Amino acid sequence: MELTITQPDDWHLHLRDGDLLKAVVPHSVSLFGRAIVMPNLKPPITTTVAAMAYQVSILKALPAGSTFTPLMTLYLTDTTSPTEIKLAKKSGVVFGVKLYPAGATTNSQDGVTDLFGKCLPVLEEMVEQNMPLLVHGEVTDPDVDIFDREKVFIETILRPLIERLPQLKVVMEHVTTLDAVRFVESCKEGYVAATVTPQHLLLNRNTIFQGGLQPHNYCLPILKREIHRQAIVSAVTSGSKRFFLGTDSAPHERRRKECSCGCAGVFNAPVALSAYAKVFEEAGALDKLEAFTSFNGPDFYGISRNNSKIKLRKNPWKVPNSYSYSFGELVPMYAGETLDWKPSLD
Ligand SMILES: NC(=O)N[C@@H](CC(=O)O)C(=O)O
Ligand SMILES: [Zn+2]
Ligand SMILES: [Zn+2]
Repeated sequence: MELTITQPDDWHLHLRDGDLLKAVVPHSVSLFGRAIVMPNLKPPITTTVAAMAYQVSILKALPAGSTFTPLMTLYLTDTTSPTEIKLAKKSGVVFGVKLYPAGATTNSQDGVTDLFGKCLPVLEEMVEQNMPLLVHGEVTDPDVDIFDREKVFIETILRPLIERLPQLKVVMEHVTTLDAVRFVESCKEGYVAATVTPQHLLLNRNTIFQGGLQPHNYCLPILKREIHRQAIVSAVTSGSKRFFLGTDSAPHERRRKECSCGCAGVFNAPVALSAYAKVFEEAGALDKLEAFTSFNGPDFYGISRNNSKIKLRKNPWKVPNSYSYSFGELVPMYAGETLDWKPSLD
């Protein structure tokens, strides 16, 4: 069996920097046309100038002949200014501003401590400039159970934010719950949308503990119960325009995952398209795959869809156990397992 689809984009990607950037870039740029590149480096990308420099380093790391376009983002802090948003828009390089509640996830220490108290003027300028807010939607209160942090974020932050600024474009990144699906579906189409990762579509929280602790299945937001996984599968395979592909591929060197205080993040770039095809096939919805991978994202961001095509063939392939690079190894999602769908450019 063979499918031809418009070239997809990845609307949530961690490319890192330095040697790790060089190691991971080929896995995304071989098949995706563009990607929204997350700004949670050390130090974070908080200015347009830094975003432009980061874009140059990504472009330098591309394989010869690659036409991949990195779409850059700014990391919102308590002190981001409205002027910075104007600069970001004018640059033509920055496509979103990322909200990390301080302490919510990897490299979020410099994130926002009080969105309504500190960031309203910036958010108002984002409405003015038609600049989307990309949200890691979890509260950080240690008293809130880790499995409830997305749901509580929706009720305490996101719903009030959208009531206050209904013209703000918001992408709820990496949604994981039935609550998030319902919330996104209840909002005005074209203003609130969501990205969905392969791991949240294919794995539930049992897989973090199956046969012993599985650090490579640890990501944030944490995997949820099966009912939540089923809800997001239904949402993406329904054909709704509000959901689109965002892998959240988040590489960490093997020793940083397999240790006593391991990092959160799943490195899924090498398997992402195979994994999404599996989801849609299992739901009997392969006819809806292309809109999710290639139409809904650019339509929401207001940029043109890609012109070229890629192919997905039923051609089982074995995922490598790991990928080596200068500083160590990266263990991909589905390491050592066989996937049915193999994507290629022709
Ligand atoms: N998803 C993750 O578990 N980790 C991401 C950060 C993020 O997207 O929250 C990372 O940068 O490692
Ligand atoms: Zn996140
Ligand atoms: Zn992420």
